[in-house]
Amino acid sequence: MTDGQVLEFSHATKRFGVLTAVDDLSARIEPGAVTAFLGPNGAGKTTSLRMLLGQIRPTSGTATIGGVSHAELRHPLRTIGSVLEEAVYRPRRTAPRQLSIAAKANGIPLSRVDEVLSLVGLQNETETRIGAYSLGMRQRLSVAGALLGDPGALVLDEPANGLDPEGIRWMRLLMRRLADEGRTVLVSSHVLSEIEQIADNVLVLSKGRLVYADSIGKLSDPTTGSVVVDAEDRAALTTALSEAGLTFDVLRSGLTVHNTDAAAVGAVAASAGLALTTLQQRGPSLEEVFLDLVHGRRDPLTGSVPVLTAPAAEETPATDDAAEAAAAPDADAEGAGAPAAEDGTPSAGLFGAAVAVPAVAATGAGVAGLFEKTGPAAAEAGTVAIPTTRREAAEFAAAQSAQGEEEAQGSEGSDERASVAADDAGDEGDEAAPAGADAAEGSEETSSDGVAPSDGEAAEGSADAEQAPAEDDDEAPQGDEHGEASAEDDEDSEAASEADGSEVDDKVGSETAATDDGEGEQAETAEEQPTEGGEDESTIAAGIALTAPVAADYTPGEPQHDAPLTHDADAADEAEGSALGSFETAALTIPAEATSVSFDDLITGVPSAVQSTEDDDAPEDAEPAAASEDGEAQDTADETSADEAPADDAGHEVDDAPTAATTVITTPHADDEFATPEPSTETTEIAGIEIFAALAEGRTQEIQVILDETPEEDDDLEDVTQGEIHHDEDPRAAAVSASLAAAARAFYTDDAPSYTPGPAADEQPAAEEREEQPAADEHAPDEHAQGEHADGEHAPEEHHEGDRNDDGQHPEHHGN
Ligand SMILES: Nc1ncnc2c1ncn2[C@@H]1O[C@H](COP(=O)(O)OP(=O)(O)OP(=O)(O)O)[C@@H](O)[C@H]1O
Repeated sequence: MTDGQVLEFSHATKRFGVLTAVDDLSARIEPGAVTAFLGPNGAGKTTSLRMLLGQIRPTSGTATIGGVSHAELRHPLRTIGSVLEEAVYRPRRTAPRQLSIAAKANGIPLSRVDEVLSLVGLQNETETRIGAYSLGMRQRLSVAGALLGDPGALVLDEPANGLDPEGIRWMRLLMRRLADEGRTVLVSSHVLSEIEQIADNVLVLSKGRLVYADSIGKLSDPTTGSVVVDAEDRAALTTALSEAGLTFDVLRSGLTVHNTDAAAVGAVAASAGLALTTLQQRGPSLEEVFLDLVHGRRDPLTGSVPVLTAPAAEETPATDDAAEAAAAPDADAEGAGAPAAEDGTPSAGLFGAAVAVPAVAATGAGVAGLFEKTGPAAAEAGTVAIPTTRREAAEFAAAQSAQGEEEAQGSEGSDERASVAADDAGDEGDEAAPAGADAAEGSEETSSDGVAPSDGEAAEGSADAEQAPAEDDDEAPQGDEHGEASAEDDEDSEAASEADGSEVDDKVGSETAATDDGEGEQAETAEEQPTEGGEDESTIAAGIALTAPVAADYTPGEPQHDAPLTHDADAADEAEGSALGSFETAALTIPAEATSVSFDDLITGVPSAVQSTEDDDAPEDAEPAAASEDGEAQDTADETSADEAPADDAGHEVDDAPTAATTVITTPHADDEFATPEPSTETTEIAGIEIFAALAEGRTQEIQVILDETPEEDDDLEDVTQGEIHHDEDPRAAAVSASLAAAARAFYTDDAPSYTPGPAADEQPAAEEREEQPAADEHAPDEHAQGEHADGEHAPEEHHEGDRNDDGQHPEHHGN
């Protein structure tokens, strides 16, 4: 195990366009403890973790691991492991193979694979393909990937997701154990009851700002809680409590006295001569505290319910959202809600023995400035009103908040947020293009981070990051920047270079090194196209879902992990491996009237008249719909989720799809007097260019283009350990794809095609037959003679009929 690392945010700010997702976050997370990262949806937790893990760069400030940025780590996976969002896996792989690839890519001994599988309880699932794993099993696998390098720090984003109660308990114990071993454990979660049980320290984010950072014990300081008290003479007790100025609720089980402690209540009872039957101190639940914090009802420094000012609330709606709407000059940036106070000081953010609250506003304005109405100013104004009960305080604060929201309507809220999203999406695209230009400006960050010079993020490193343009080419080019990232299809070679450290050195190395070996160029590409390629590849190589690509239509507020990562990753593979990847996942139903469908439509997009019958997101690994005789395979494909291959009853993937390319046309038989009004279900298997001929003649009612790969060869660990990585793509499918495309091109273009569906030269139609064809090939008679299949395949007769362009001429044929 590497030493536990201090994780530190220092004034880390991240903006996505006009949205400030994380605002001046300063916190230090110590080893040997479990630190919980809490906050409501959209608070900025994941964004913070992504900054820490080098997936996105802070707009300003830093996020470091052991004092260095993630990009500077020589052995990232051996220093910090992470589970962020839902992992992306190739469903056909087994866990050992997945982990072995990651291990090889990171110079980690393969023996570690079995260790971590046992650690996460998957030692008996080594034969099961990941596609058949449950969500909880995949989550365990992600943890295994995070632990693969035996890192000194772990970052877990919602690790309890998908786990059953036993799994949650297991996760809790695991985190405890890892912290007790001296590792740094940072875990974000919504499951407050879980956090309450395992966390030593807590960070609470609200609207991008830190509102609490301290030990969990302090958070639930019993003196900020309540006391349950009862006496035989309850009436006398209530009188005594009221006279003492204490507030309480009367419950069936006794009285709950608020904002005090048992000693004070006991003293009141004693002075009234009452014998108590119950006296019990109750601290606030974490949930109560959490809600108070994120709604600004609790002073994050003292932990106490804040003093609120009723009149001032009307005059200066400076709490919560209202305050943000009223006070934020760049309201756009705070559209999602950042507090108004801007003292520029860092928030309290140090834990444990190293606690040192830096320069928090002495007025008690609080970590995030959420308590402007507390403190001396408010008191001097004589407007302080102490809520008599916690509930009152909460209700009052809620009323303030509601009032503020009313006032803020029109200038803030969901509509604006939506427009922010739209702007942001636009920014993402706009910003990507000038990446190189930005890089050319240079910056200190470029050198300090050791990032490839072509990185468009360089401009962000300028001292005055506040003024930096909204940068959203923020996705760090993982694939190129980080040594662990390697393209799936080049796993071995990448792993080899990783193992000898050369890649790592390049990563950390100078700009020159990166440029010389071409890394720089790749990094630039990745920067400009953050949704593609390298990042996902690195994700897969590391066995961890590192990031979700930012789609062009990304809408802030929508969980980013909803992005079809599997699809994107696989699509990237497709793009690499086949120019016609789109065919391989498409099953199209083309209505009869869609005779004008063009080749381009078919290749590059689905025309409006064409309805997709299959999930467009279906990845390469999902079995394409198979129009088998009984039609069952189509159903299977429909039922199969985008990232899951068909599975048998035992949950194992089934390789029962057709093994050859199949093209099926259903013809309506409109001229048949016996034809029923319903289209015939009779199918005819045709191939190649015939499908396009049928389209042109309007006799096609339904076309399914189905290409499939043969069942993958065994894809197991043995192959990996022997250094043999099977190519996931069946060359036959690719070849058929290419043939189809060539045939289509031949049909739809006047230019000479490159595909020759005709028979071999010695089996060509007689010369006289060719000559009978009007004006056919008048300028390329010889080419017929050359036009032969490599395999000597006969061209079907139908081909000659259909293989005409609009002028009634045969397109030219070229031999391959
Ligand atoms: N790549 C991005 N582009 C634009 N906006 C983003 C991006 N990533 C996150 N955001 C926005 O930043 C804000 C913080 O999001 P983040 O995912 O960090 O919150 P979170 O606290 O992790 O939320 P949750 O608990 O729901 O996961 C949200 O408003 C979100 O919409």
